[in-house]
Amino acid sequence: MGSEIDDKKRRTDDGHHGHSHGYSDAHRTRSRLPVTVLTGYLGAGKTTLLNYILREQNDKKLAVIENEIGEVSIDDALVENKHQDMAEELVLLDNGCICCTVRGDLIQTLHKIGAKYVSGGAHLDGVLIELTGMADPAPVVQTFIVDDDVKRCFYVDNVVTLVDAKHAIEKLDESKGDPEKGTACAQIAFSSTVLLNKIDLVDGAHLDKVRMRIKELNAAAEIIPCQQSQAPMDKLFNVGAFNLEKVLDEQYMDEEEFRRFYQPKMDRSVSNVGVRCEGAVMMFAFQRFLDRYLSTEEQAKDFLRVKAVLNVAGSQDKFVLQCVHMLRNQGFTKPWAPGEKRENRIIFIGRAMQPRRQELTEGFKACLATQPLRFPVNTPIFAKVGAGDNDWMRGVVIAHWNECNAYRLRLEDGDEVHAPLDLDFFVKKA
Ligand SMILES: Nc1nc2c(ncn2[C@@H]2O[C@H](COP(=O)(O)OP(=O)(O)OP(=O)(O)O)[C@@H](O)[C@H]2O)c(=O)[nH]1
Repeated sequence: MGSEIDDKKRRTDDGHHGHSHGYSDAHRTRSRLPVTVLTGYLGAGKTTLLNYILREQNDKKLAVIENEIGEVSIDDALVENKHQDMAEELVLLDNGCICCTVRGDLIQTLHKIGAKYVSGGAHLDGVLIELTGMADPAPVVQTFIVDDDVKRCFYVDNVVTLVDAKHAIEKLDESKGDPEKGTACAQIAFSSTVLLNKIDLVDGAHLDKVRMRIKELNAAAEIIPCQQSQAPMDKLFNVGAFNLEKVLDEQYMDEEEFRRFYQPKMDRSVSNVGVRCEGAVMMFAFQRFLDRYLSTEEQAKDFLRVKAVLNVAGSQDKFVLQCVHMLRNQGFTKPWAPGEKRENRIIFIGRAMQPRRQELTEGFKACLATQPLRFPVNTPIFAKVGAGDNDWMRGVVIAHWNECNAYRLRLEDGDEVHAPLDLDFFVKKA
């Protein structure tokens, strides 16, 4: 690795490969549409940023190209006030990764946008492209210098890389010096702006370490510490921040080499397992299922990202889960629409997911309420009220699936309690 870089540097220093200045020349960018590329590792905050930009820039007309990969598509349901409503155009490329398999689709999409808005005269202020967490942004940048039609209509205005302050060092350590796992490094190396996000999760000393690691990879990018991906708009959009020459310089590469020989850094050890099924999820069982994988740092190491939209027994609202390793963000969002299929969708993204496919699929399905509850309302029961063998109290069932618990029970002393699952462990026949 080191010698390859040294060799490239030597050739650059010798002047055998001069840089082309054409692409980054400001005068050529004026009549073209600015493109902001949003990149960053899984769960770093890209979608949060996309929504933020769209909210803040609501006086602008922006086209959004979103790339999602995974056996089960979830992102469309993940965010409240979904940005579809706000974007002028939204194109989802979900057939593979934009930096390799669907690069042709990206070019086609850009041609269409170019034809409609640039040549066709309709108004558009810019394009936002959100990459998947596993994508290397370099091939996307390449598209804007290699394809003549694309080049005529668009220019890369800013490559914004989201970095998760809590998990970045671990990701960069894994990524360093390994071309197969080089994604996290490439995302920073190719950026013009780095949003050092999630600063609420780390202390100042840790933040300084992450900042140093970013600088080692890219001394030219501006680093902006932030929370919830919120950075000043004048640093993000329509700023003319991206300069290919500078980026390539940092990597001892010249444009010709970049155009012709750049190999995308794809972390092929990351895969995903998705489950899609109908039925009502028992909340208590589901949380215990997640605990099996996400309750310690060690267990959660392989689980880079878990996302789900679920139909939970006892609720009329969608339940949305977003995890980045151990960190769980979850809660009920909006109600299921009348007539909408209440389908559960969950995706596990990480390392060694394939050997866990059966276990994850069966484990998730075991959280579904497949049997009717044993005790009708008003049935007298014994409820478990403590940890001891004899800690049972008489009571009566007063409701089913109450606050996501199987039963609400009224005890003989007048108190009311929940039995989370319909098991003899919690509630039994009187
Ligand atoms: N604590 C904390 N959480 C944040 C912050 N910014 C975003 N998040 C949460 O991090 C999770 C991932 O955020 P997303 O914006 O979906 O990340 P992403 O990069 O789009 O994720 P992928 O598309 O799966 O790669 C969500 O649960 C966010 O609410 C932050 O500043 N602090």
